[in-house]
Amino acid sequence: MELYPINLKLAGRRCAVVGGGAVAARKVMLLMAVAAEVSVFSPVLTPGLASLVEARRLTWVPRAYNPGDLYSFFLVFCATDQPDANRQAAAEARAAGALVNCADAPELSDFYVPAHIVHGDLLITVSTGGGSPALARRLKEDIAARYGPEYGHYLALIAKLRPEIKGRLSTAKEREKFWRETIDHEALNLIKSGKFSEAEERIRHAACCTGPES
Ligand SMILES: C[C@@]1(CC(=O)O)C2=NC(=C\c3[nH]c(c(CCC(=O)O)c3CC(=O)O)Cc3[nH]c(c(CC(=O)O)c3CCC(=O)O)/C=C3\N/C(=C\2)[C@@H](CCC(=O)O)[C@]3(C)CC(=O)O)/[C@H]1CCC(=O)O
Ligand SMILES: NC(=O)c1ccc[n+]([C@@H]2O[C@H](COP(=O)([O-])OP(=O)(O)OC[C@H]3O[C@@H](n4cnc5c(N)ncnc54)[C@H](O)[C@@H]3O)[C@@H](O)[C@H]2O)c1
Repeated sequence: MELYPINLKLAGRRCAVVGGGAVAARKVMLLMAVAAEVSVFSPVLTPGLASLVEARRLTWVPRAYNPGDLYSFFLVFCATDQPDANRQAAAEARAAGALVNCADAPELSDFYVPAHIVHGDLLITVSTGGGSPALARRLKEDIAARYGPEYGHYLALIAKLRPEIKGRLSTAKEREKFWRETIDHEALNLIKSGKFSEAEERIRHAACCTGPES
């Protein structure tokens, strides 16, 4: 195993993307989705990136990367179509203490972006360790067909009820047993049919019937 599985909180963190093409745009969109503070260094941008700049949601440095640009970022993507520029930017960013992703050189990257499915706070990711991004995408599509948006709603409900259940069941052992038994298909089926309050009641009711003796 080479990769440590970790999900980063990047809200308000300064992140840089070097390059403004299709790959850079994919990385930028994801950074924006998690409210990172993003700067892009590139002489040219995709139309999608250009409209984000116009909407003032993105800082654009409209030129090729220059040494010295990357001294103050938490995370840096090097995603130009120029291998030498990517390498130089990756080396500088790493020396400055940033976590680095180099789009054309996995061996120069500190982390990879996994294929992912998002439903609310539910995040399902697939990594192939850089071995086959196409396989990661295919597996993601298969998983997405199995785990739809209802799981996001289900998660939101469980997360809402967790503090209440914690108050009712006093030991961690009881709570662990309760959740292992309660996360079942019946509540999920209720959610699938839009019966959110019935699903909530089902979980609350189960908590009433659980106790130290059960
Ligand atoms: C998952 C996803 C996330 C994202 O980027 O959003 C992602 N690549 C995706 C798609 C994709 N990328 C490529 C293809 C063409 C088919 C193929 O090559 O397989 C397809 C498939 C497609 O587009 O259909 C080409 C490619 N990718 C990399 C290189 C450089 C190299 O390998 O040297 C080359 C050029 C290779 C060449 O020159 O031929 C490198 C990386 N790509 C990664 C992530 C990281 C490893 C993740 C992992 O495997 O764990 C890593 C290491 C770095 C990184 O970018 O973080 C996203 C899924 C989108 C989705 O889910 O819909
Ligand atoms: N990691 C991945 O998921 C993945 C997927 C496909 C391709 N790739 C690799 O990613 C790289 C970029 O692919 P793309 O399709 O986005 O390319 P692209 O040609 O669409 O975009 C390249 C961008 O880099 C900018 N650029 C060029 N030189 C620059 C410099 N010195 N400083 C700053 N910006 C500069 C250009 O203006 C352009 O905006 C390629 O090397 C490709 O092999 C990676």
